[in-house]
Amino acid sequence: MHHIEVKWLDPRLGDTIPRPDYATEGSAGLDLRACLAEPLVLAPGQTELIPTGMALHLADPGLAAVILPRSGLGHKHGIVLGNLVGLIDSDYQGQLFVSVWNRGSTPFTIEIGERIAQLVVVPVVQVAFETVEEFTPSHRGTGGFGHTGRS
Ligand SMILES: O=c1ccn([C@H]2C[C@H](O)[C@@H](COP(=O)(O)OP(=O)(O)OP(=O)(O)O)O2)c(=O)[nH]1
Repeated sequence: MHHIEVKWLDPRLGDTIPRPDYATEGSAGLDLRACLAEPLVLAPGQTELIPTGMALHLADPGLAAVILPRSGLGHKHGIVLGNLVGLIDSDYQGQLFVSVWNRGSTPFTIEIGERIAQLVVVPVVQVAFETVEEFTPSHRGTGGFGHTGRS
């Protein structure tokens, strides 16, 4: 288990709004909560940046976090992310925000403290480019986009 520095910027987190936590032992993501002053009605097509009330510092360049939609909200209500996926850099120390997009056809109300997205911490490998004229041959070579047959 990695230990990561976190700041609870909104005093309601841990009081009236639960702090993000893994729902089960096997959960990959922590549900992020909408730290809104009042419920927000998202019209069809509307995108809004929602504060999560928390900041974290991953610190290790071998880590990043991704913000992903919640399956149920996306599938049933059309509530997904305006940036499709949010990427949190290991040196980012500001508040986490979730860009929420109503891609559905009906208004959707985001309640105070509602779980709007999930945060997954992932390993990252940083690379150094080594310029070459020719690659070491590989089995695939330059074939892509269906090159191996219809999928
Ligand atoms: O959904 C998101 C995506 C990003 N961030 C924060 C953390 C991330 O480290 C920072 C910058 O994100 P990104 O590099 O994707 O944004 P950018 O548009 O490229 O801006 P910048 O020039 O600040 O890098 O914004 C969020 O809070 N939520």
